[in-house]
Amino acid sequence: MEPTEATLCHPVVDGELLLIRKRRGLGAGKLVGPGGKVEAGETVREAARREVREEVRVEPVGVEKRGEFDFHFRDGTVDDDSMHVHVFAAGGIEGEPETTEEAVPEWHSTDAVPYDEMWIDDRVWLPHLVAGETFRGTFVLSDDGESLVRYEMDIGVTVE
Ligand SMILES: COc1nc(N)nc2c1ncn2[C@H]1C[C@H](O)[C@@H](COP(=O)(O)OP(=O)(O)OP(=O)(O)O)O1
Repeated sequence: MEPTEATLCHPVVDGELLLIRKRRGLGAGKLVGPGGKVEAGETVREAARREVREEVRVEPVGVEKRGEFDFHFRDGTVDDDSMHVHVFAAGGIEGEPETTEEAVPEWHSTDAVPYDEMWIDDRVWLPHLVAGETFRGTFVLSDDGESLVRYEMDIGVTVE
């Protein structure tokens, strides 16, 4: 089965990272980057921008693709829960983030990112996004998503 195509789009503005407290769906309760599944007929870049608009009602600007990840649960084989995630950074936003039924926006300093409230893989790769780097990799998490079973990641790759 093909993995689900999804996006993450992290606005980083003046040393502050715009995160969301997810209120529903995969990762509900966690602090995550805005993002979600790619819909039929849209590009991954369109999907990334749409998800930011839908989740916190702002328009991301200066959107740059930074990489791609495969996220797997269980044993690392492609399964129903696998996602292929296209990761973007945004250098700014237009508008003021608002709470929606999907998410509550939170700004956090890039020097004090609360990784213990996030997906366990974020502490591995998000520092590279903040540093302006590109990456590609695979993360395998335990069934409950709380432990990192293994990962591989290349930094400084060419992204489309
Ligand atoms: C397992 O590791 C993960 N780590 C990180 N950092 N992010 C992840 C991981 N697994 C999934 N994600 C992200 C990728 C997407 O941004 C979302 C998918 O969330 P969801 O399934 O809720 O997507 P939506 O399109 O918003 O869902 P609905 O509109 O159907 O509610 O999670």
